[in-house]
Amino acid sequence: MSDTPGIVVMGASGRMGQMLVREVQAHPAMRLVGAVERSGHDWVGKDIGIAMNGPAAGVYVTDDPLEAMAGAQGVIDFTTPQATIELSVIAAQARAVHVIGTTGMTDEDLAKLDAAARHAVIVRAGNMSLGVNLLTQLTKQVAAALDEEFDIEIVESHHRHKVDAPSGTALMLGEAAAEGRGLDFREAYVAARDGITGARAPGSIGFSAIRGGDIIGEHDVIFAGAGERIVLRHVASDRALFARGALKAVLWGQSQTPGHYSMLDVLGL
Ligand SMILES: NC(=O)C1=CN([C@@H]2O[C@H](COP(=O)(O)OP(=O)(O)OC[C@H]3O[C@@H](n4cnc5c(N)ncnc54)[C@H](OP(=O)(O)O)[C@@H]3O)[C@@H](O)[C@H]2O)C=CC1
Ligand SMILES: O=C(O)C1=N[C@H](C(=O)O)C[C@H](O)C1
Repeated sequence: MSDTPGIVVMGASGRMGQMLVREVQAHPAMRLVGAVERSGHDWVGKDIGIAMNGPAAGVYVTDDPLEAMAGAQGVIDFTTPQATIELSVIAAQARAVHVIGTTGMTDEDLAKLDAAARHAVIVRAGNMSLGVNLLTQLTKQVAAALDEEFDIEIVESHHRHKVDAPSGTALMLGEAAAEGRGLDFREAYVAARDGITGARAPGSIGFSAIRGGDIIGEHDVIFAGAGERIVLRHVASDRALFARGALKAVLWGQSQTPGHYSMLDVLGL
C-alpha cells in the first residue's frame, strides 16, 4: 500500500474531469484510484486512459461513487450541484477529502455541504486559481478604500457550454466587494438589467454575463467613478490552472480536521 493519497475524479469525461485525470496521473504525490461518470454514460466500464484516447490507466470508469471511494483519501468533483450534494454524503462516510469546484449551488445545497463537513474535510471554491483568489482580496481592499461614488460592476465571460450565471467566480468577487464596502451582498446584488430599469441604485453591485465560443473564463471588477474607472481583471487561458488548484486543495485537506474550507484557507490568503 502506497503512502500517496488515492484520488477519485468525479465527472471524469467532462472538460474539467479530463484535465483533472491528466493532472492527477502526472502528480508525483498522488495516485488516480477512481473515475466516476453518471449512469448511462458511454464511458462507464471503460479504462479511463483508453476512453481519453491515451494509454491504459488501469482505472475503470464506474457510475457507483461508493465503489470508487473504497480506499480513496480524496475526491475531486467538478460536476453539477445535484451530483456534488449526493457525493458529499458518500465522501463524508468514507472520511475522504472532498474538493468541490462545482458552481451554481443554492443556499439549500450549501447547507447540505455544511452538514457533510461536520464529518469530513470539504474544500469548495467557485474558482481554484491563485490569481482569482488573490483578486478577491484585492477587490475587498479596493472596495473598502473607495466610497459609494464608485459604482461596482462585475462582468464575466465564459464559453457557450456554461450553464450557470453569474459564474461562481463573479459571485466570489461580488461577495468580496460587498464585504469590503460593508454591504449586505443579497441586498446589493443586481443582475440581468433589461428594459426601463430606472437609474442605477446607489450601493448596488451589478453582474453581467457574456457567453460564447471557447472562452475559458474572464472576470472584470469595475469601480466606476466620476471621471475615472479602476478595473481589476483576471483572464484564465488554460483550464489546467483550476485543476492544479484542486490538486493543491486535496493534498492540503489531508492534514485538516473536518470543516468547510475555501481556497483562501488552502493558499493562506
Ligand atoms: N471552481 C473552479 O475553479 C471551476 C469550476 N468549474 C465548474 O465545474 C463544473 C463542471 O464544469 P465543466 O467541466 O466545464 O462541465 P462538463 O459538463 O464538461 O463536466 C461535468 C461532468 O460531470 C458529469 N456528471 C454529471 N452528473 C454526474 C453524476 N451524477 N455522476 C458523475 N458525473 C456526473 C457530466 O456528465 P454528462 O455530460 O454525461 O452529464 C460531465 O462529464 C461547473 O459547475 C463549472 O462551473 C469549471 C472550471 C473551474
Ligand atoms: O464553467 C466554467 O468553465 C468555469 N466556471 C467557474 C465559475 O463559474 O466561475 C470558474 C471558471 O471561471 C470556469
